[in-house]
Amino acid sequence: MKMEHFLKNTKAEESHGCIIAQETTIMVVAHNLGFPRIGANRELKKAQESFWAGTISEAELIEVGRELRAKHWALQKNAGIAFAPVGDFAFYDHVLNVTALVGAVPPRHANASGSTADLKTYFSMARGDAGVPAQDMTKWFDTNYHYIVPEFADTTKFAIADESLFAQVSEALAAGLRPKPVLVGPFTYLYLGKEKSAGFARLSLLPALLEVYAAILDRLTLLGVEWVQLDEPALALDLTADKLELFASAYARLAKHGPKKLLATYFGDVSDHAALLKSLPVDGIHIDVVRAPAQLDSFLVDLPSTKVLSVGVVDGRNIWRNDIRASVALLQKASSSLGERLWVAPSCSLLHTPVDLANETKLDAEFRSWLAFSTQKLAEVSAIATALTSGEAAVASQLAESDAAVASRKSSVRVNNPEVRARIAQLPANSDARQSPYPVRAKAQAARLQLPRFPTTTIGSFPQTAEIRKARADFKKGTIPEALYVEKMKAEISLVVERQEAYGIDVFVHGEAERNDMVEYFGEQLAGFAFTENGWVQSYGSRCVKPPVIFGDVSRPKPMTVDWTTYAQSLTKKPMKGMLTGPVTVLQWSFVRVDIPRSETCLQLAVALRDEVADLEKAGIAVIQIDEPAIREGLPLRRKDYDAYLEWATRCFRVNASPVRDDTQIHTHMCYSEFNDILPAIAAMDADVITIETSRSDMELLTGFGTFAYPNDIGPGVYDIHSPRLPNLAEMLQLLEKAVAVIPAERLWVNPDCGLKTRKWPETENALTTMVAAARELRVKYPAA
Ligand SMILES: CN1c2c(nc(N)[nH]c2=O)NC[C@@H]1CNc1ccc(C(=O)N[C@@H](CCC(=O)N[C@@H](CCC(=O)N[C@@H](CCC(=O)O)C(=O)O)C(=O)O)C(=O)O)cc1
Ligand SMILES: N[C@@H](CCS)C(=O)O
Ligand SMILES: [Zn+2]
Repeated sequence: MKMEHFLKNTKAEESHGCIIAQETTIMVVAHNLGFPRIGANRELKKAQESFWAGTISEAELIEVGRELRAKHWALQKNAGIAFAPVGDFAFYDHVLNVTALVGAVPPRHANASGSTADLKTYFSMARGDAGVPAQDMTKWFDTNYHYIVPEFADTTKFAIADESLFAQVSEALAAGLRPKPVLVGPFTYLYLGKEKSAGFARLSLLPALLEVYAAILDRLTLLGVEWVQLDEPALALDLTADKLELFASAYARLAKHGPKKLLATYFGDVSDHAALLKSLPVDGIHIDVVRAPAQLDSFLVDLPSTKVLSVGVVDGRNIWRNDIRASVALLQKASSSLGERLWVAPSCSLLHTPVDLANETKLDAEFRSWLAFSTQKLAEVSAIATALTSGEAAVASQLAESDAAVASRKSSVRVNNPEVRARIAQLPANSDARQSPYPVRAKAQAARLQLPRFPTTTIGSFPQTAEIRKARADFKKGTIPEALYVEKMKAEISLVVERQEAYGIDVFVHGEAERNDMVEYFGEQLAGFAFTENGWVQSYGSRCVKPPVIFGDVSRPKPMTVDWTTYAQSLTKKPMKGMLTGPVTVLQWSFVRVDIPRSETCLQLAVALRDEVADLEKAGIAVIQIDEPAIREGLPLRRKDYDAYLEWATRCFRVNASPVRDDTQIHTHMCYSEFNDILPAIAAMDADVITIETSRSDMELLTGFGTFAYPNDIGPGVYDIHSPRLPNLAEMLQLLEKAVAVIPAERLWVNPDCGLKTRKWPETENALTTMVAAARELRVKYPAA
């Protein structure tokens, strides 16, 4: 240990003229904002789905939850993490947990007792139940995690309605741990909700909500909790002065209640609010210095001596190993000035990274050395805190490993591909434009495709049955040969084609049976990508994804979808849509390299996918869909950054989509998001047809498309594929009438909200038959001129 550092981090006492150093009296704290709840082997997913299927009891599900919490707390304690986060566990979603806790249950889900403690009410809010629609689900900021949107009305009343949080605090205390409850803060909770009654602003409910938060905090004090973490990521968004005032008033109201409060911000730069945050009656502030490193100084200056500063220096959104030497250097000044008031943490909850790298058995040693999953990130946080407390020598081996990984990644020949760089540099200037404008293309496509008015189509995937998944798992394990796997997938494609013929669909899809996931499937076939065996991350409820890792320059070694698509086309005379995932979505749903700008990686993806589009056209495919559901999610959190992002994102889409003739029809598809604030950019993508999710919002989302006069064809979803609930003909017709009111009939398509992969066949059959019937009625009511 360097003497200089040692003295800086110890309290020196003078005794009889000698300086006696008392080691470890000043310790930088290592803590965590939240741990993934799914379990290293997706135990939670399996238990949830078994419970919903009726094969395990509620008690068994609850027991799985208890075991996971105990395991995750022990893991964090053993890694040297100071507190046990409580409240990061959820049987569906942590925002829904707050809804249950504060009793904000929409009347349609309320039970007689008014309590939300029962899982039936909880899951009814999340998934709908017996004809009662679920609450909306939307993206958690710019992540691929979806939360259940709280619903507020002028009649909403709050009261503590669920004991789970308190019970879990007791659970942690009984295990000898120091629980730190983690709750979405009151401002963010209201901000992320939606209004269900007219002429009312949800933030007007803040005073009433704060009464309940105050009561919750008091209960936590009574239980002996030292610290509570209140997450306010909404601070990373654009907030007007009156909103900030409300935010400040909320914390003033809570000042006298509860344990010490750590106010956690993440996902962006909150330095504009530094003075405000430092003045609040809270005991600590967490900032994300992975996303916004420059904000550290704003918080170090004049931080009141009563407050701790928690610095999120380990990336909670990506899987790259931390450069521990750089992190320690970044925090050295903070450590010297704050001592034990400095807390080290991941940038945000670890919800967004896989559980444990130890579960990967197939990664080569070099690549593996570049990675850290949640479990490894805890060790990194701990090592950084130890280095700051006791000097770098105390973590010599972790430092050496981290140094070696940083050096190996920088110099690896696997990362840079000169051919890819040259192709991008030579991309012709017109590669981002179709040959003719939409009206000309529309005529050419109408002549080629001969579609009826209100053409029906689906979004791509058909039910991914247990048999399909088993076949893929067997093929991956090597227990069935490739030929048999291909045969099984072809049989599935042929079944899907047959059924679409029977339903009377106009533009067919092959069903995506061969795809494990719409992004991972392409990642597995593109160069520059790596993929994991078990790197699961929760997307919503029990649904998980395994984001591929983009570590180097991206290229396409060979066609990826052409064989499956042409096989499907060979089975029918109806047009078969080629089905691709677009560059922005592949980027957004992968773990992305950080050594070059995201826009550059996106363009590499666009060029690789462009070649696939050209090959599909060459193979005779007349309609190609390029899914971009994540284009809205990738939007920066601050408006000032929108234009730059939308400029490169839409260009990448056009580069992908534009190598084709006028009579080849390009579709795109978007879901899960509010699109109205990016309509000009959606129009700039210049897809011939866009299919979008609208049914959950009762076509509300479509109004913007009408007002903006979106110029090309639109297919607003009429079937909410996220819910087991089936809409009847009258409901579909009502939705379509709303669409006809804002979009000219000749430009309307009829389709579900999104792919059908999560649905079962009987529901699919019922919904699509009804959908075709609805389109046929409209054709009669609004015949072509
Ligand atoms: C459209 N959405 C997507 C998002 N992100 C993506 N990357 N992909 C998306 O499609 N974001 C927004 C939305 C909503 N999100 C989702 C996310 C996930 C699902 C979903 O259905 N996930 C499946 C897992 C899909 C998958 O990768 N399957 C693999 C592995 C299957 C598996 O679990 N195998 C078993 C063995 C099976 C056996 O032997 O029988 C195992 O490994 O243990 C595959 O099919 O090969 C999920 O189940 O969570 C939907 C919407
Ligand atoms: N083609 C994909 C889009 C999902 S957003 C599917 O149908 O599943
Ligand atoms: Zn979708």
